[in-house]
Amino acid sequence: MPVVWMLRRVASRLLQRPACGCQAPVLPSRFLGTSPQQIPADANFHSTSFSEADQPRVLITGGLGQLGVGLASFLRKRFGKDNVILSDIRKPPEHVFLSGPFIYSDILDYKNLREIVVNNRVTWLFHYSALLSAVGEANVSLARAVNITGLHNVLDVAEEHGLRLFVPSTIGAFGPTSPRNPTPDLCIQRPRTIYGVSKVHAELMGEYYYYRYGLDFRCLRYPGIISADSQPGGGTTDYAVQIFHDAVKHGRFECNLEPNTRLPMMYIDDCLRATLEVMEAPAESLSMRTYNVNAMSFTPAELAQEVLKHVPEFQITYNVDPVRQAIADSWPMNFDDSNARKDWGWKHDFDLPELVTTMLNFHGSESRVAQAN
Ligand SMILES: NC(=O)C1=CN([C@@H]2O[C@H](COP(=O)(O)OP(=O)(O)OC[C@H]3O[C@@H](n4cnc5c(N)ncnc54)[C@H](O)[C@@H]3O)[C@@H](O)[C@H]2O)C=CC1
Ligand SMILES: CC(=O)[C@H](N)C(=O)O
Repeated sequence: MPVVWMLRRVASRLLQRPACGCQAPVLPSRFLGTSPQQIPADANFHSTSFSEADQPRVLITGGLGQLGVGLASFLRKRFGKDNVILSDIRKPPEHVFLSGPFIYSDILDYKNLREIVVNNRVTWLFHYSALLSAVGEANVSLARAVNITGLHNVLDVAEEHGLRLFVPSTIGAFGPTSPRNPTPDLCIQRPRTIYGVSKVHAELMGEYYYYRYGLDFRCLRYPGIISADSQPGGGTTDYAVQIFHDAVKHGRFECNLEPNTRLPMMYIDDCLRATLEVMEAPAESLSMRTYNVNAMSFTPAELAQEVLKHVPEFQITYNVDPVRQAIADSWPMNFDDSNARKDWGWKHDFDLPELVTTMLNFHGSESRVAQAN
């Protein structure tokens, strides 16, 4: 067989079936000229398919925040410890470092991100790096860089290497002119925080890459997430995490939002399960690429009332932070997630009483352990 012919055959095979075995060749968007390849909206989009022996290779960016460590542990149970790489720009605590692969990754460093994806044969990316609502307002230029420039890097790397990409959005992607009770998936989105603006940008860019280049982009708008064993990173809903800690430790809590501020919330186990479920949903079941997900809505007063049932001496006082209050007053009060429930079967497990019991049990047992030591 002539060598040239053989080489041509190999080359054409490689072009038809990239190493990940998952995607029709599409010229990387970074290198597209003025008339790039158009992909019709109803095209058969590449999704990374995998068998038992061929699990997705996962990278989590910004993984040392409130949600990333829990996500890594959840995904490792499903896909195997070594198939899930946690990354961040911070140094991991020892128990996290020892629990599975960890790597330094600054999402503002495009080459570094690409190198990690290539060297580790990553196929799924969960993009968690962000500055949240309150810290974003305190440092707008950094929030703009991390939340917007960082997202551009992630989108390009994901598109170039045929990754399935999850980017979380938030109730903060809505604003004072959105319907607030309830807030549907599709409505006016004019947020007034840099966080919200960057998340609307992420939703739109992700969907644009999906329609334009076939990027398998999936996005959930999370409500405020409540976790027991990780600290929130500077958001407006943080009070709903801190209250449990303070109730158990001190029997009292000073809240930085007004007592009647109603916001959508979710326990972390539901959040992580929703994230995996939407990532595993067959592409044809997704009528949209960005979904609201919700579990419950409550005010600080209602949460305090529920805590009181377990901690009879509990007292709540209010010292309102005007920045956080203004943000909360512009966010949804109730979140309509009927499309997620209809399309891919979303169903939450934790409502308010179950959340409070779970959180207090966790902190109660933690403090008993601390006292015993
Ligand atoms: N926690 C919540 O209640 C909600 C979170 N979300 C979203 O979920 C994602 C994760 O949230 P959290 O874990 O709560 O955030 P977090 O603020 O706790 O953690 C964010 C992480 O990003 C990292 N980071 C910052 N700059 C970076 C950079 N240049 N390169 C790489 N990493 C960088 C930080 O070191 C930090 O560990 C975020 O995108 C957030 O917007 C959405 C709605 C609610
Ligand atoms: C709801 C969120 O996105 C976050 N927890 C914040 O309060 O900024």
